[in-house]
Amino acid sequence: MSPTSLPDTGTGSLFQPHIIACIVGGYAAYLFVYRVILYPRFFSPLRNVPGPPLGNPLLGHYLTIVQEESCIPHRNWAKAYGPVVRMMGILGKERLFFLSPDALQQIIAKDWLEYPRPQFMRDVLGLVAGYGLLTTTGDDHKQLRKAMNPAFSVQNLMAQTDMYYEPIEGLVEIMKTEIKAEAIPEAGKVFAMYEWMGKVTLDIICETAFGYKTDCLHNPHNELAVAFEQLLQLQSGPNLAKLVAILALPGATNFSRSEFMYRHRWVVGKLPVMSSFEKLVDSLYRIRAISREMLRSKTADLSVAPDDTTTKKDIMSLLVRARKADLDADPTADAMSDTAMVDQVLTFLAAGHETTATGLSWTLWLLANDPESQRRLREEVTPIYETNPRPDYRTIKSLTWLDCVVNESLRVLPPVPLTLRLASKTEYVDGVLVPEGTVITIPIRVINTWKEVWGEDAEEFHPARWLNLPPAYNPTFSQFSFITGPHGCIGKTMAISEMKAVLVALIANFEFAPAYPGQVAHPATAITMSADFCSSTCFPNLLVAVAEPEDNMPLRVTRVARKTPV
Ligand code: HEM
Repeated sequence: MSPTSLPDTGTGSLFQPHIIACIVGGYAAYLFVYRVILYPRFFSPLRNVPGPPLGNPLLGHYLTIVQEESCIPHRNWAKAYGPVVRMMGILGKERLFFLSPDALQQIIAKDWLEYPRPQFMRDVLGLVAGYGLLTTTGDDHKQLRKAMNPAFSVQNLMAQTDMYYEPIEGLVEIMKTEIKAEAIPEAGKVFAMYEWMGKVTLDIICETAFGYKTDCLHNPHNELAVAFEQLLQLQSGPNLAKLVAILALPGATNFSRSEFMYRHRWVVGKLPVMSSFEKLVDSLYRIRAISREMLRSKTADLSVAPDDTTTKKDIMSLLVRARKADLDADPTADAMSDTAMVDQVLTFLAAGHETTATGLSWTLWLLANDPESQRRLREEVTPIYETNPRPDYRTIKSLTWLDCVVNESLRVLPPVPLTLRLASKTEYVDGVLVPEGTVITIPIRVINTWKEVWGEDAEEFHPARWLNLPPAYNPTFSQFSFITGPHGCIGKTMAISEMKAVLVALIANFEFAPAYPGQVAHPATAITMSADFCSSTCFPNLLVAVAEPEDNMPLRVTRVARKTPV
């Protein structure tokens, strides 16, 4: 027999393309059938945890979650299945949520190091909001938080309160002027309140974080405001979905921050699918460039204005001063770099602007639909405003009904309705063995409106309930809008006093009503960050949603007849 006619022994033939394709395909099919169909149904340790039927094998409950109003599916599931619920993510990935204070305490506070924010969430947050408190964990986070805490001390907030008033007065004047220009001024005017709340809170946060006057209330073309606006527009559904898919590529988040990427962004933008990526790179570059310039001028300023009582109280100035003090004491100290400092301030800008604007818009909406609560608030704030249209921190804090209104609004319609954590080790939570790698949803809106705590009217807006709290109320876990623990919102006190200062001026000057009869408002599922880990691949999924009003919240605003002009 010639060598060419030897029978095939089989070893070489395994590497033929069609056999390789069969093996790979077979393995993929096995993985698919096992991971997506069999595992969650028959093998998962979570298979007996109550929850809705497993749903679509490919998408799980993803579509239900993103198509409905934020956190409403979770609320319905909690009503049907109780305080521990299993849901399905994409491709058979299981998710859990817990409502009991003990479980939340374990995940968010006691064992917080074992339940960090998922990595992809941190990557995207880092890109958009800077690598700072939102992205670090463990010792790095502890150190950073320690460095940032003085900027959010009550003492500093008291000093900052005055910075709110220029933008607030600007807003009041604009609204008065526009109402006056109407054909029938007495009938008032419809304002897109979310848009105006966005402007006033951007002006305030830029002033308090950077000591920088954007004045986007009067100047919508301000460079920082325009760049920020562009960045926010990218957070809407289709744009975000594209961005998440692009940013999920390995190295994409770092690459998009690079000078090379900025210079060549127009090339990338030529691809239709990449246009939002080009805008992202562009707006981030511009925001960072402005921030660096501000830092540079502040660092130069320090040499001439070192005295704490006369110097600026904005967060960046505080950080620059703290760094200088550290370096003066020990020139070899490991001080924060310029890039790190810019990142911290950007974090505050990103985390503090839209959230506060959303909280204010929902409060005005709820008051517009509850004329009696609005009247009572006006009765409380008007004498304060007439005595001093710039009330200080303590005066604002002492207003009881205002406190009830703000607490109740943030409870019923929390600006951040949910967030996520990842179990980094297998551990029991509330009697459930949670496997390592499970994504845990923290459904803030469900926790805030849990009937077991708040009673049958838990989902309704009744500010008076804060005057007589229910017996099951837990001060840490029953109103979870800022969560708690080491990752709890560092800007909580600032956000509340800012909201209150804006409300005092608005309610003392104007009456708010729905824009048209039968108006219904929907919190959009405006996904701020989105992704889920599935083995080594990322899939779009819900991470942190800011529940902003879908339609910019039109409200009819009329002037309040005033006895004493202010
Ligand atoms: C009504 C307004 C606000 C609401 C409802 C809110 C809510 C939240 C929530 C729920 C978290 C936790 C997110 C998570 O762990 O996944 C958080 C974290 C954070 N917030 Fe706020 N926030 C508001 C305003 C602000 C303001 C004004 C600032 C700063 C100026 C701010 C800065 C931050 C920062 C830096 C974090 C990360 C904290 C950490 O991980 O150490 N927030 N916020």
